[in-house]
Amino acid sequence: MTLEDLGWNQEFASEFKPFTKKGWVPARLIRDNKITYGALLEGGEELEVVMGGKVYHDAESDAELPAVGDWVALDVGGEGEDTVIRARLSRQTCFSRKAPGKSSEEQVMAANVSIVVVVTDAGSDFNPRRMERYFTLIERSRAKAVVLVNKSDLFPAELNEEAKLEIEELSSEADVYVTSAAKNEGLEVLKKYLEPGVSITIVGSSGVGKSTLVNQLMGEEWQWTSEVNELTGKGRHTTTARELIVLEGGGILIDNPGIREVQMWTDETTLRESFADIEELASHCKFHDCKHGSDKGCAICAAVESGELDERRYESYLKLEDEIAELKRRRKKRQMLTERRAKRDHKIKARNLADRIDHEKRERPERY
Ligand SMILES: Nc1nc2c(ncn2[C@@H]2O[C@H](COP(=O)(O)OP(=O)(O)OP(=O)(O)O)[C@@H](O)[C@H]2O)c(=O)[nH]1
Ligand SMILES: [Zn+2]
Repeated sequence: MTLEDLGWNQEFASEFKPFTKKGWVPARLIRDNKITYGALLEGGEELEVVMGGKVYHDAESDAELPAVGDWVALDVGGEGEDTVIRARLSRQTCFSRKAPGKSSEEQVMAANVSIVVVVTDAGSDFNPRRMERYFTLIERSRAKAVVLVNKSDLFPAELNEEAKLEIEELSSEADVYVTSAAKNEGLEVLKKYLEPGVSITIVGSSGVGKSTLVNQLMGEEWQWTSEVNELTGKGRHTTTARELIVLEGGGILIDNPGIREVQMWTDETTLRESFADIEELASHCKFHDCKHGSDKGCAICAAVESGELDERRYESYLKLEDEIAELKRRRKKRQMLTERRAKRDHKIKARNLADRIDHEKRERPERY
């Protein structure tokens, strides 16, 4: 696996030049373990690496810290030593989410991704407002948006076509296609984007067909990889690096939990925005913790009674809060899992370090 296979190009190479003299090597980050990172090196070797102090201190916000997809300069440690990220190369694209107005809350989901594939369908997943939000994120990232109206086999051709047209009207930049991942129909259009060294990522609601699509894209290569693993027990880097997969026909697929979470986040913001008028009414309720049910002095109830606010929208608004609460519960749960995992990793690391020191003491007692 060459660096080019992993997405390395001219610009990265020239920015990296001064680091070569220091003996540092380029690597692409494929996993953020909170305390450590997973990095892929030339040849496909995977290393667990830590962030250097200077990189940490030079970052003015979280968004400037190394993230999945970044190219970094590694100071490879010797036996028993940490491998340290000494520098992060400039990002050519940056797929991130950001709370409106609060720049500090920007969170990078994937750096250096050229294409973001949004998967939806012409049925219950179809939601132009959510699609607009995806487009906003993708345009800001400087990546290209490609939309798949998937599960075409389940819907009449006219419905698929209508959905495609409606999405095309939302963005002049996006390319929109009708596909069936399950039946492997229409996917050949992706070939023209999947050039060697081009990184793509896939987003979309749960159940819309992302995994099915990934399996189709990986095709036989994936089978081959797992077979090799079973036989030799080697090539661990290929299976664990599920977050960055170099496709046989070209293209680099980047996938991780942070990217998958964009859908939930997109939904909350979109939901809130679509009820902005009602939120505004809520600010006039007598009690700040008004549940907008039978509460006294509820501005929303008053608006429904006067006919100013449509009753059905009112009802969806009440459900909105439940929906958002549910989104948050799910996000919280995921966060706890991630943190627990990070703590565990940290413990293992600390234990390894203790073992190492012990070992050193035994080997070279004169130093202690
Ligand atoms: N009929 C039909 N079913 C599909 C298609 N693509 C995916 N499916 C089915 O839809 C279900 C969900 O597909 P997945 O690929 O797991 O969806 P996902 O987007 O990865 O879902 P999450 O992992 O929850 O994010 C599976 O049962 C698939 O077989 C399609 O094009 N047509
Ligand atoms: Zn109220």
